[in-house]
Amino acid sequence: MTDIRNSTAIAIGGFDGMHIGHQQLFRALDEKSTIVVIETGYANLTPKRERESFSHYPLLYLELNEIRHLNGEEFIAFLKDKFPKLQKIVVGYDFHFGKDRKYSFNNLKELFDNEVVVVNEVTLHGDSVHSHKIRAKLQIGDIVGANAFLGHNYTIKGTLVSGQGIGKKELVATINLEAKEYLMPKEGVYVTLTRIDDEEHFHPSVSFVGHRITTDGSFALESHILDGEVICKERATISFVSFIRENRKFDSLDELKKAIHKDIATASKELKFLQL
Ligand SMILES: Cc1cc2nc3c(=O)[nH]c(=O)nc-3n(C[C@H](O)[C@H](O)[C@H](O)COP(=O)(O)O)c2cc1C
Ligand SMILES: Nc1ncnc2c1ncn2[C@@H]1O[C@H](COP(=O)(O)OP(=O)(O)OP(=O)(O)O)[C@@H](O)[C@H]1O
Repeated sequence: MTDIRNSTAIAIGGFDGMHIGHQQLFRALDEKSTIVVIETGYANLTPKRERESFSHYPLLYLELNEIRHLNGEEFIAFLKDKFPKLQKIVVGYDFHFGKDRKYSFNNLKELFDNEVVVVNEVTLHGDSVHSHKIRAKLQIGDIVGANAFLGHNYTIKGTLVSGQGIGKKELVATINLEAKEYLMPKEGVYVTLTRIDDEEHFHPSVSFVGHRITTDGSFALESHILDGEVICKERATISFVSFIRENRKFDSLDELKKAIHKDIATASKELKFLQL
């Protein structure tokens, strides 16, 4: 196992989402490097240890409370203590630290006796890429925009829960999931890819996020697999591709069923197109 104390380079930040701005920092790292994650408690794009899925570098998690009181010198001393061989610190153009976020990369450059790499602002179509903007896009159902900022599909890992049991009998079979730590995209129906338990591949799927206002009104995150029957034992991963439509209250289960079949047709068409 890699001993992070041997790291010669580190990148520092919150890194929720591991988006294309964050990835630009990782490109400046060396072979023996660590990503230093400052945990604010708000990470909900890649909660807990999910950031690890998006980089091959080891991650060290620091609680914001552990470091927020440090001044510039103390912060550098803290880092040198964790990384005795440190030669390079990589941060972004808007990185701030310390009490009231009063220190910037300029202070790092003054105080660190080795290299400080400051990555320029990463933008997409003129728009600066940030985790809070990705959250805002997901909240309006702009999956395509969120995915472009992320550089990968927005992905939720959930644990299996039981549904109402109506799906399979009267509508279509779905895998119902619980994923409390994640930001839920806007309520509605999505083209998705779903991975079951520890399978290696993702199945084409259509997913519903929201309150089942046509039936029991409770919140659900559920996925219907398009390429055949599957058995899910414990967990599944939903990768969001695009938004199909808003959540709706239908007057009957029959009408909901018709709408679901239309959603299935839309998702099949889009995913087939993607597979070409
Ligand atoms: C593709 C798809 C679209 C859905 N759209 C809606 C909807 O617009 N409104 C709604 O109330 N429920 C919608 N649902 C959720 C159904 O109400 C839910 O699957 C049904 O209540 C069965 O739930 P169960 O799996 O817990 O048995 C949708 C489900 C799927 C799979
Ligand atoms: N668009 C970007 N271009 C260059 N560097 C970035 C960009 N976004 C973040 N960084 C850098 O990546 C590190 C992690 O930043 P942080 O976790 O605050 O990301 P963020 O996307 O700005 O989050 P938030 O939207 O919550 O402020 C910091 O060093 C930061 O300066």
